[in-house]
Amino acid sequence: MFIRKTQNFLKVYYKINKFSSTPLRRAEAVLSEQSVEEILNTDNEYNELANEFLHLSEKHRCIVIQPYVKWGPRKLSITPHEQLEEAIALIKTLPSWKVVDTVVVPLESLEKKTLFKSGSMEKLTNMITQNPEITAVFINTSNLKSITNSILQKNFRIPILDRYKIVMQILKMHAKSKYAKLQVALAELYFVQRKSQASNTTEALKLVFQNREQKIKKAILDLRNERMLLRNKRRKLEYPVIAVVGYTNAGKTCLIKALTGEETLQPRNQLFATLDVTVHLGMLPSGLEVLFVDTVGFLSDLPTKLIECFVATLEDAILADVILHVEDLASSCFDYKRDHVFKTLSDLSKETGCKNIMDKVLNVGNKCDLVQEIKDKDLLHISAKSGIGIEDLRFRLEKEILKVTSRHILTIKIPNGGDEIRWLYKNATVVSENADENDSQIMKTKVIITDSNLKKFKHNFVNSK
Ligand SMILES: Nc1nc2c(ncn2[C@@H]2O[C@H](COP(=O)(O)OP(=O)(O)OP(=O)(O)O)[C@@H](O)[C@H]2O)c(=O)[nH]1
Ligand SMILES: [Mg+2]
Repeated sequence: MFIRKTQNFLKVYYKINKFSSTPLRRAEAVLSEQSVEEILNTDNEYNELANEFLHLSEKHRCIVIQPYVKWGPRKLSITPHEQLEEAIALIKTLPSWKVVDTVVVPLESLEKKTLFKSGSMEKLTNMITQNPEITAVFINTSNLKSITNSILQKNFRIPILDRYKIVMQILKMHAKSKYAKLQVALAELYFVQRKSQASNTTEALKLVFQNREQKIKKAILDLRNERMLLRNKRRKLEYPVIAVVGYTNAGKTCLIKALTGEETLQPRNQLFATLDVTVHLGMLPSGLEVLFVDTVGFLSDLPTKLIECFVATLEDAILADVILHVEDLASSCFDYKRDHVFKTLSDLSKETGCKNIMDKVLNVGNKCDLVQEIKDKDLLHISAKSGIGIEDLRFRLEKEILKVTSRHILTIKIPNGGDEIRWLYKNATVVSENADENDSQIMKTKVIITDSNLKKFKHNFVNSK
């Protein structure tokens, strides 16, 4: 039985590789790695400007300032210290960047031109200018206004960075595929465009922006068509699909590795480690093969333009049969991250018109090896790293998949070596075959079969007799 399962697995694996390599090879013919590099790197004027606004080629020792609005609608359900923790994690994701100091500053609103009140500004200026260790200021807010940026830079006399700039750096560093590189380049272009509008863009520069946007969008569209092709082929294979989603660093990649045993997957203690949607073949307890889709992690408080670029990568998740939402039990802002993921999913649901997204979600609490108490008794606690709860999860997933894809697990009695078994191997998952105790010519065959194929089987072999 084990050998049969392995053979089956290899057969499926071969099929998937065959399907995934065909469109990719074609995509390369349409848009090679080299042409993407050309699109991204030939505009010298643009690249210089991007460097000036984003400080991309530098490495910094930062002071992290966490602005904190005490009252009013901007008040968040996450504490400023928890936000600060996330900001530090963002900086640590950049190689050779360091956090040398941190400070939480209460504000009345984020709208004030100078951001800080004069008292706070004076204290911060002293703190920063008197410490030669500090080479940049990271203000952990989504997107600073240009005027605020100039005022702060004049006071602190070193580069000012916000969440947009830092996330942009991380995305650029982690983008490996052509698709991810182009999406990141588009997000960067919108940022540079907006910043230069504030300092009066020349007509010539407007043309540079326009050309670049057109080139990138065209290339994205080409690659998107190829991905669509791949997705349709996958659907034709009728594999159930499980999309793994969650806040960045929750352990999505690690969990897929635990569920599939795929060695090439590399979980990393970094934010936005995964920037490409990748597909991995796995097997559920009864031998049912499924595809796991690894997705880009979510992060709160990002400007819409940056989010838009990555929504496209979540299309696979929306179409999946089950959405496995991985939550980090050890995170101090568990509820905040959960709310953010739910909100993003339900927004996606509205935008795409896929009404039943939330019904497909199965929540799972990861990193239970790091916590003492049970957070939510209805939540399955697992540890992708140590393997706790992984078997239970595989059973839960199988139950869900069988339900939503109208599949059945059945044991049928069929003649030994007849047309029936050949048909079943082609159209269902054969889990096991055992000779009947009373008649060695009859095989008791355990299969996983879809509703529609069961009807076809009955039509071909039962009703026709
Ligand atoms: N202690 C512990 N660490 C874990 C567990 N699961 C994942 N990790 C660690 O958490 C970090 C993030 O894991 P990933 O699998 O890369 O997380 P991700 O959700 O894919 O992250 P992004 O791709 O950045 O969105 C890695 O350092 C993992 O080793 C777990 O169950 N226990
Ligand atoms: Mg990942």
